[in-house]
Amino acid sequence: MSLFVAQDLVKRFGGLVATDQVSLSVGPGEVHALIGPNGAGKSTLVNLISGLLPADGGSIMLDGVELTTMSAHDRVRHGLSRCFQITSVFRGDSVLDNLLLAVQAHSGSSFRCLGRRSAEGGLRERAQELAHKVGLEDRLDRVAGTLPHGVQRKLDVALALAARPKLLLLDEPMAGMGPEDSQQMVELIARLRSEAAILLIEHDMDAVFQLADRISVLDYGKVLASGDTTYIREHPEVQAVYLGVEEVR
Ligand SMILES: Nc1ncnc2c1ncn2[C@@H]1O[C@H](COP(=O)(O)OP(=O)(O)OP(=O)(O)O)[C@@H](O)[C@H]1O
Repeated sequence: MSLFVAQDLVKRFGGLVATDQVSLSVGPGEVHALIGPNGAGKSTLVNLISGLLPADGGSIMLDGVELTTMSAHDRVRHGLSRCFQITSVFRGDSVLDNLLLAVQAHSGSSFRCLGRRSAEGGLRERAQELAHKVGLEDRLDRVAGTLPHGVQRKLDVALALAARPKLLLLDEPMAGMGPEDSQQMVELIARLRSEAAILLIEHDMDAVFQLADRISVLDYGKVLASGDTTYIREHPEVQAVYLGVEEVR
């Protein structure tokens, strides 16, 4: 059974069909990667899924709930979190304060029945737990904006986890990273799969082929192919699309 199902999604910009009847599913604990050359429609699709753009057709379901016409904010409440290519970290605040803000924003009524002290303790404990998940427990007091780019991306992931997502949308998490940071991010994402299903949009093919259970290839707004890594690697049309663009290894 799929946790997440997007069915026949359509998005038009004037005469251009940027998303053309795209269907896509993600199972529990699965990493589904979305790849495609520049302009294939990946960002548009992610914006449709996260609710930043309204769809012109199709439907989006998460864990039996229809999200298609919900606001981006309500989609987060229903279990869909997104990490942005452009980091959502408050650069002037400490790592801990960033995490506390995110935890508080998503805590709902969880801490409301507790006294002020216990509530603060609960929020702090959850913030520390999130820092631990992404390996930032030793940097809680650091000002976020002074941390290296790769570390800020980890904080970005922790902020998305604060919402306790069922599906985590990772939009180019390796963008701008060197090989060492990329490898650390691959290891982090591999650990996160026990926590949430993941839809991964990424240009780094090494990372995609290490992490993905399934890959869908977009081209001109359509799904050109969808299957496991071996199927995609050997798919002649996928090879043709990537020939001279990037090597599918
Ligand atoms: N707001 C918009 N208005 C008009 N056309 C748009 C808009 N956003 C995207 N497009 C067009 O839709 C198509 C898909 O763009 P999109 O950014 O989704 O592709 P992409 O696969 O994410 O590309 P990249 O890998 O370069 O980010 C492109 O032809 C793009 O020019």
